[in-house]
Amino acid sequence: MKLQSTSNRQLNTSSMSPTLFRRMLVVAILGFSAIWTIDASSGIIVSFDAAAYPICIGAFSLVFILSVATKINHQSLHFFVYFIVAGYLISSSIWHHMAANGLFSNAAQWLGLNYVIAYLFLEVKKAAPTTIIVFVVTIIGHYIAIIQYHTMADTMGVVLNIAIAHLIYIFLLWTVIKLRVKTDQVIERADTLENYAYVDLLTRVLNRRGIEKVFNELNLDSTEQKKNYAILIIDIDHFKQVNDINGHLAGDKVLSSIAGKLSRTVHPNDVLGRWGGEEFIVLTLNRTPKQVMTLAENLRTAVSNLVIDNISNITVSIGIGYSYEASSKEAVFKIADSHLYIAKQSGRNTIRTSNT
Ligand SMILES: Nc1nc2c(ncn2[C@@H]2O[C@H](COP(=O)(O)OP(=O)(O)OP(=O)(O)O)[C@@H](O)[C@H]2O)c(=O)[nH]1
Repeated sequence: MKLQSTSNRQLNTSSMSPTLFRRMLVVAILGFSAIWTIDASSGIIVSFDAAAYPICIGAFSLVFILSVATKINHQSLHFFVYFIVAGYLISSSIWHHMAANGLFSNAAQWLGLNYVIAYLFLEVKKAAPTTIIVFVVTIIGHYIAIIQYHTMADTMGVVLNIAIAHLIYIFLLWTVIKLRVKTDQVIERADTLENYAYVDLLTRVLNRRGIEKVFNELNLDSTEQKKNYAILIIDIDHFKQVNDINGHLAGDKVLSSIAGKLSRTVHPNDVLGRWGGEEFIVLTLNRTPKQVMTLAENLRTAVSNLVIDNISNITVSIGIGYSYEASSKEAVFKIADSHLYIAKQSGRNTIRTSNT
């Protein structure tokens, strides 16, 4: 089990979850349907929108179904939706700027959405070049549409107005995204440093603080929902001798090798940590006493088979406490500790519980 961490927070990617993406699709479908209904019922709908609205609604619905029913990559779906929205907004604005369809319409005011949606739906790395392409297409498209029926001065007036507004949009959004990426990096670094504080540097398993943190997070003493767990205290036998005979550095190597062996033997959901010195802890959840004994036996055997730089006969003693034996994790821990003491007294390289 790992400490809760945000280190897998992805930088430079759109952070939109599939659920949020689908919600936004529903908003888009409802929004387009509402505008379509209003335009159609009030009789102001133009031929362009009469064709475009159902196409967009159909495309959003298709993406929604694909998002729910298939394992298709969401980034591709984001791109597709963006293509629909940007394509609609640009072509609608260009169409409205053609002389026959009414000059200087308000369709251009929606074009800013193209940049906002790009940064919302796409990875930052893809959003930046996409907004540049969209900007160029917007400017050239409007220029070509307007220059056909109007003077160069009029055309430039409209086109430059759009260009300046859009450049401001792009600049502001880019600044916001840069700040967000910077904040993500700072949080990521803080997470990494915090996790270091919970990991034992020699053995790479949780240290005492880490074990306590995970124990607290698991809320083992919850009265609402009684937890079923066992605590195993694992203590290396005669470790002082290992140090005395082979040196402290060899002792360190034995410690880290044992930790490696233990972590490969426990279940991924078990909590393993170094309580201190030559003592390790395993917390295992939702196992029967028989399964706990099997785990303890596997741990004991795995260590006894280790040979580290010609050092053999490495053994551990294990004491076990069960959650059903006491009402708090501290009391369960004490029971495990007393069983460890008995295991040591019984000659070491053995396991003790209330039943053994
Ligand atoms: N190399 C090394 N030794 C350590 C470390 N932490 C604790 N020790 C040693 O672990 C040894 C523990 O010795 P004791 O508490 O007497 O226990 P033991 O010799 O294992 O004997 P039993 O537990 O009774 O079987 C001491 O010699 C400590 O110096 C460490 O990080 N590295």
